[in-house]
Amino acid sequence: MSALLQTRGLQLAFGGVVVADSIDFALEQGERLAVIGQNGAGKTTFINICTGFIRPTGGSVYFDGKEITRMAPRAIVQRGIGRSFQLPQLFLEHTVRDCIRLAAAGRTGVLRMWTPLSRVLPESEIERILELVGLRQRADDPCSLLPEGQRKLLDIAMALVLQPKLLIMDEPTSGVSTEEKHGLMAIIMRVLDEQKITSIFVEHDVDIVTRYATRVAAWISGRIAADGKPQDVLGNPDIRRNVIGE
Ligand SMILES: Nc1ncnc2c1ncn2[C@@H]1O[C@H](COP(=O)(O)OP(=O)(O)OP(=O)(O)O)[C@@H](O)[C@H]1O
Repeated sequence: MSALLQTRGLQLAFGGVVVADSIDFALEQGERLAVIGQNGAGKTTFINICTGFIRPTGGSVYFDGKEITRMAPRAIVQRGIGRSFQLPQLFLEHTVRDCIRLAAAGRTGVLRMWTPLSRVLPESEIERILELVGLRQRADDPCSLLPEGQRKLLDIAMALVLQPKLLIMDEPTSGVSTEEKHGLMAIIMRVLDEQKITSIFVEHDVDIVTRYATRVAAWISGRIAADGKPQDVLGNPDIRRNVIGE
């Protein structure tokens, strides 16, 4: 079977600091990959390259059998890669419902000055997406009122509007209390299982990685230093010392 997402020889440096160092990587359909690494290791840069936010100086990215290396973020979203952000990208002055509409408008490019926002996505579809992530009761609240965990869920719901095959989440539990993290991840993983969406998530919390990942890739200085089963990568003494910081 060919990989869902594949990179070959990705290369990028910022001001002489190498942040992607010949990254060869492949993700199969159905995997739940946790990406771990110290601050500045290049995890978000890797996501940004795969989603078209940054162009690498060398190498290629393939998704679902097609090269996407130099495509714009919107074109990549339309091919089936959704993403959520470390800081949720919400329209804070709008309601939860309108955020879903605005996400659909932005990702499809259908919104024109003369298109009412209410026509962008059928109401039933908005309700379905909000129900999936447990935010239906908050549909008409301004999203500025949501606590951080629900903001993370809304950001993910916004990524679901185009029914992605792959969802890449940058630190879905950051800013959320330790007690709430597992509840949040349980909701996210249930949705991804139900919708049959393959996932990559960047995560610093080893408990969360152990509980929810089927595979772990550890980044050090723009390289994948270890990649495999969670127990193997998390049990590797080099990774425990240099990535987990023990
Ligand atoms: N647009 C940019 N211009 C210059 N340097 C950048 C840019 N984006 C990231 N960097 C630098 O590249 C390095 C890798 O950043 P990146 O955000 O990919 O790390 P990370 O592993 O995601 O870290 P964190 O866990 O802190 O989010 C860091 O030193 C960062 O300061």
